[in-house]
Amino acid sequence: MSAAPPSPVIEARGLTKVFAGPRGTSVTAMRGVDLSIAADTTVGLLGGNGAGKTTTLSIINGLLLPTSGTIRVLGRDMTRERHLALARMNVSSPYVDLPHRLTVRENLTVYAHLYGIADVRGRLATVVEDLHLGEVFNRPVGKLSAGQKTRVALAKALLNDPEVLLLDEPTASLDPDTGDWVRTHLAGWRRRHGATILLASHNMAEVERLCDTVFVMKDGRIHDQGAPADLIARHGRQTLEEVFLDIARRADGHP
Ligand SMILES: Nc1ncnc2c1ncn2[C@@H]1O[C@H](COP(=O)(O)OP(=O)(O)OP(=O)(O)O)[C@@H](O)[C@H]1O
Repeated sequence: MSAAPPSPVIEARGLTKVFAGPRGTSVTAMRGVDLSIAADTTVGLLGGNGAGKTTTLSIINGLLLPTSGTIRVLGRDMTRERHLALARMNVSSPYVDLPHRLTVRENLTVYAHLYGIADVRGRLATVVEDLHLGEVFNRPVGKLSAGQKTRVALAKALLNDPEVLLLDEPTASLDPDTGDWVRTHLAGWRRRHGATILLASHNMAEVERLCDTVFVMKDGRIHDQGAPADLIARHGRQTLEEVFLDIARRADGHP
């Protein structure tokens, strides 16, 4: 008898999110999104501006409540028992700034205490070495370059060795060399830890390189999904960027 397949690390069923807009209007950011993400994988969330990627990540992280549908992470219902999953997760997003006046050391120390890390000094020493932050360790975060801030944000996100890491645009505004360094670091970290990464990105080459599976969102729906190579073959294209443009420019938005 074969063993039952492992349950997904992230499982969303019928997620819908309606935001209240100005003067009684509303914006539907997600329309019945289903996601099933296995452990030990890197998964990409693609979609044009306003497709619903950040909203999806925020609901998975328990920051936003869905209007309807269910979301479970690491077996926990994120609308009712997120505190039981959050210690095993982390997130990095350019939309969430670290306090500018605090130094890198102070920021990471605060987060390490928040995460309940026992050996704060030892853990900081490891992430500072891993992410090459020695030179900027005692500088205020507000005085760092975009690339340096990204590495600090990543260090914060890896402090608790998360089993699930959510990344919104992990290499936006980085030069090609720094972006490549971050991608290599993430891929190595994920392999070593057997973690699961869900990343929203507009960088198709990044997604093609890092992701085992891709979900393509448009107008709050998942329009297609699969391994990058399978999506490219299915659409009869050469690159993921061409697949993305096919879906983005399709008039009715449906496959
Ligand atoms: N707090 C909010 N209140 C009202 N509308 C919102 C809110 N957050 C997002 N929206 C709307 O929901 C839709 C989806 O936004 P979301 O930020 O999830 O898209 P996205 O795919 O991450 O876009 P981008 O690539 O531009 O970051 C957009 O129409 C956006 O204007």
